[in-house]
Amino acid sequence: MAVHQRSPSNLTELERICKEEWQRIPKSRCRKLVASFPRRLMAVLAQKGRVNIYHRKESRKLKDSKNGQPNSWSFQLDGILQDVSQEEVYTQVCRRVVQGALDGYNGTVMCFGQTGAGKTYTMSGSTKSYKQRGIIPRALQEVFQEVEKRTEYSISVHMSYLEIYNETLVDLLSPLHGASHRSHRGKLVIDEVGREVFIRGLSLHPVHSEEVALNLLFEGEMNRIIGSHALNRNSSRSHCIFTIHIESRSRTLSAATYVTSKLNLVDLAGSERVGKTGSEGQMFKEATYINKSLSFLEQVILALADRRRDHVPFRQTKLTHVLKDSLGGNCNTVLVANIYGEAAQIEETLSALRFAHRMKGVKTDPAVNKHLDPALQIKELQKEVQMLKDELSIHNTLVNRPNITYEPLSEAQLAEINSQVQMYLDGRLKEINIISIRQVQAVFAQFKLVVQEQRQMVKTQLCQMYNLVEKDQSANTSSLKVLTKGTSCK
Ligand SMILES: Nc1ncnc2c1ncn2[C@@H]1O[C@H](COP(=O)(O)OP(=O)(O)OP(=O)(O)O)[C@@H](O)[C@H]1O
Repeated sequence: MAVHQRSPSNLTELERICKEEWQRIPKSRCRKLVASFPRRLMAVLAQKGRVNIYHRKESRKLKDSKNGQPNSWSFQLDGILQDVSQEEVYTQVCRRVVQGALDGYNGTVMCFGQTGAGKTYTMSGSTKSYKQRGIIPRALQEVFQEVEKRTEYSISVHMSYLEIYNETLVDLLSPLHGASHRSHRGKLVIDEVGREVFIRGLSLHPVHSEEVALNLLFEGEMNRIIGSHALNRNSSRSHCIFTIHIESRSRTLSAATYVTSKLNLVDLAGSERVGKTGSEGQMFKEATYINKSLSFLEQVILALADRRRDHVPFRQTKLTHVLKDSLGGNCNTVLVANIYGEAAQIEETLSALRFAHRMKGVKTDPAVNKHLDPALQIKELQKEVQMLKDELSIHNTLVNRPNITYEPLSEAQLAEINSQVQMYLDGRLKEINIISIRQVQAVFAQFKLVVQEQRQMVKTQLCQMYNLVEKDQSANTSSLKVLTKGTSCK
């Protein structure tokens, strides 16, 4: 869990204001004063992963609000990203997850927060400069750098880009171009196999270079639905999940075992108060869907964090169903809560921080996704058998037994063995010359056959005798009921 806060325009000036305004904040607690915002009403201070928020204006909506007194809230998180470069954000939030994905662990990085708080900026970045590129292009760059570095592995990379717009799944990289990919609705279905969630019908694109991957990413970004409102001129009206699918096979160890992983980079739509954003008509409808799905997401997180709950309502909305394995399953998951530092947004900021704090209580269970390819395994075993046969044949040549073969015995060889066994049993042959395991098995099989034939012969003879005695008996009335114990003529 990390918090990413938008930078104030003039930090030095704001720091000064903050220092003047917040005399009451105990200085020992403020290791670093990181931000303060206009109208001198709120300060956000970071201290070793703890976000402290101070707010002086009384508000009926805020709990613990006292007239003219600063209210304070404190949240312990795993990291705080304030006034840092996009590179630093990537390093702190995503690098470990990308490295894990290359080793076979599923990963999810997810941006959550109020509309306009900087989720898309964190995830995709700004096109204004290369330095401002976000987590997704940097993750792609790292994946392809690792593919180059890890020469002992054959790594294949695929990409998919899913949008959830008003509870409809849309393929942002659908081969159907233009508006027609939206009319292709209903074709995408959420499927579950074991603990894994798949989107049936979502196009999967093989990518061999960073350049191709970035082109596809931009194509998908162009297809996203964007709207404009009071808090954000380019507001995402949907949840977007960009997924990098990785498959890695060792070139040196067995190729029959391989690892796979999914790296989900999620830009959630922002929660919004329509009173603040002024959304109307279609935008109002979109805001309703967005807020509803985010509230279901919060319910799922609450249920996951509560160990006494045995039912988690993943299926209530498409968003939580799609993210099922990222939230409570086999996955390294990092949530970035994007917050404003402005007093006017304090309620939404507190709500995002509460969500982040709850998310800290959710335990996931990451494990390497190892698979076995049966066709390749058979091929490998065949190769090994051939190698062992070759070794045996060298060994036999060295010990002067060149004629031994280890192939299944032919009809002629089997007939020869049968005749040898017969001769051995008749006493015409002193011993049978054994040279291979297959021959030992054939000799035993022949012995077994002979024993079975003899048993059958004895039985038949006894039955014949029994029948004779019975006839005789009925003539003489003397009785002989049982001839041989366990022998039945029926
Ligand atoms: N840390 C930052 N540094 C510079 N600019 C930022 C930062 N965060 C956000 N911005 C800018 O603020 C504006 C809004 O950000 P963004 O679109 O990322 O918000 P959002 O949380 O994705 O909003 P929505 O939920 O409405 O889509 C954008 O113009 C973006 O470039």
